[in-house]
Amino acid sequence: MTEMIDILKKGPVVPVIVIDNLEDAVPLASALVEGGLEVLEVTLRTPVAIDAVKAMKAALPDAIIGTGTVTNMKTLHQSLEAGADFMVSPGATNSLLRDAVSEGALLLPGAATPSEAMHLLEEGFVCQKFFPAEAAGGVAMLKSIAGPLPQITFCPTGGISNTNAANYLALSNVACVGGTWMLDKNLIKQKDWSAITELARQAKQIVS
Ligand SMILES: O=C(O)C(=O)C[C@H](O)[C@H](O)COP(=O)(O)O
Repeated sequence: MTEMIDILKKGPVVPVIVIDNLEDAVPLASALVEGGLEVLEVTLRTPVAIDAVKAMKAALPDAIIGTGTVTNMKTLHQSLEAGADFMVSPGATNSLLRDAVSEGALLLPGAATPSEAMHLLEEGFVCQKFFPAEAAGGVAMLKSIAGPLPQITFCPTGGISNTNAANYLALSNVACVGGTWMLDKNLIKQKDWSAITELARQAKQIVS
């Protein structure tokens, strides 16, 4: 069975996608995969998001497609029905954590403090999203958490870009980073998919 850690390591840069137009879903995902980013997160913030996940899964069977903004059981179940490979939450509630476990869903719950991280650990979640990364203390905060809680692996997200991604990825407790910096809104509007592939390639280069 695939574990959350395997997905994070495969990233290790995860585009956090917001799909406004369903027709953009497959070309955008294909452009990112072509640029070397094969783990994608589609946020459930728009009405077409679930259909976008289904379309991406059908068109790109080898890509790992997850859902983001999974904040409750309803969106967790919608994600599972759509065939999402993993689910990401900006935070966590007890009911969401326990539902994920009982459904066998691969959930990456969010934490921003040592207490939140310890609570997730207690519920069995060793992989966590560190959100909002830059606002919550960034690299210095994660480095401090690695001292007492080295068993947690994080995917920091929020305020990450080409300029600071490498600093996060160099930390012992970081397996991947998430972000929107390679998803230039104007390029998506213009449907300039080759330019998106180039941005994905640049993002991938940070880690290679
Ligand atoms: O939708 C969610 O579930 C989130 O947690 C929010 C995302 O992680 C941020 O939108 C990342 O955005 P940037 O700071 O632009 O990289």
